[in-house]
Amino acid sequence: MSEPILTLDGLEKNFGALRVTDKVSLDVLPGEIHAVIGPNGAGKTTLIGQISGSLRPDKGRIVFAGHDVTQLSMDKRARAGLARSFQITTILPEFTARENVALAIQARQGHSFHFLKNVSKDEALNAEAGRYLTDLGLGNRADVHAGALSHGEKRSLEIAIALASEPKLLLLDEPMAGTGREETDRLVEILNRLKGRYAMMLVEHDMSAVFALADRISVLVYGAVVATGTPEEIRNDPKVREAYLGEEAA
Ligand SMILES: Nc1ncnc2c1ncn2[C@@H]1O[C@H](COP(=O)(O)OP(=O)(O)OP(=O)(O)O)[C@@H](O)[C@H]1O
Repeated sequence: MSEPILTLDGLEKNFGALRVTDKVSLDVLPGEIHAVIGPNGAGKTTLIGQISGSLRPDKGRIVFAGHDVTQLSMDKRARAGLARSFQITTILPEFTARENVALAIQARQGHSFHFLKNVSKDEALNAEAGRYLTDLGLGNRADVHAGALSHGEKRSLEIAIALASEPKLLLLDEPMAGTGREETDRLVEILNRLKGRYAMMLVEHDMSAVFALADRISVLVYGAVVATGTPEEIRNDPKVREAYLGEEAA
């Protein structure tokens, strides 16, 4: 079996007396979509914060691409190839979808924003940006201002921007939140097509999306992982049904 791209080893985080992350150990393999699910308040956002580096764990280790990154800043983790898809905040609405992705490619290449005015003239850059947009189903929306895209299209653009940094791992923090059924189905289809090319950790409330996408699912309850397994194993796990899915089915 190949080495995991991400390993969480005994992570703990407390807010005062509240244990929000309770000895969490799990890994993400190259090319795998590993979903983290759990009831409201189970600690998913806090866990994502610790992985991306916005929060420090009290205990435990985070190993990313073979290096201990537990004490590294968010910026350093991002440069090491850890991309977090923030909820739309990365998009510049006055720029076209293509320009948004082109800027991310430039950032990866080490250029800063003062090259902005050259973006529209660089054909190779535009072509590369176009490929990311096509991958995300936005090929025919490349020249639309990002601010004029639908909510679901913005979500897709945000993922295209994240992928343009060529990450080793993409953290997807509720990509389906606020999208309608049709847009969710479209995003699921797109992410399914990307499957195998990128390692992804997916935190998502939409269970049909999670079960359609994930290779493995970890279930958090009160900050602790109560089960990790294939969608089939998770669906049939009595602990999970009791703690979480059973509740929804009821
Ligand atoms: N900065 C903080 N200070 C104190 N308590 C916090 C803080 N951030 C989160 N919590 C608490 O930690 C627990 C876990 O919160 P978290 O947002 O990680 O859960 P979640 O699984 O992402 O929830 P949801 O599904 O509703 O987004 C909750 O009880 C929350 O109130």
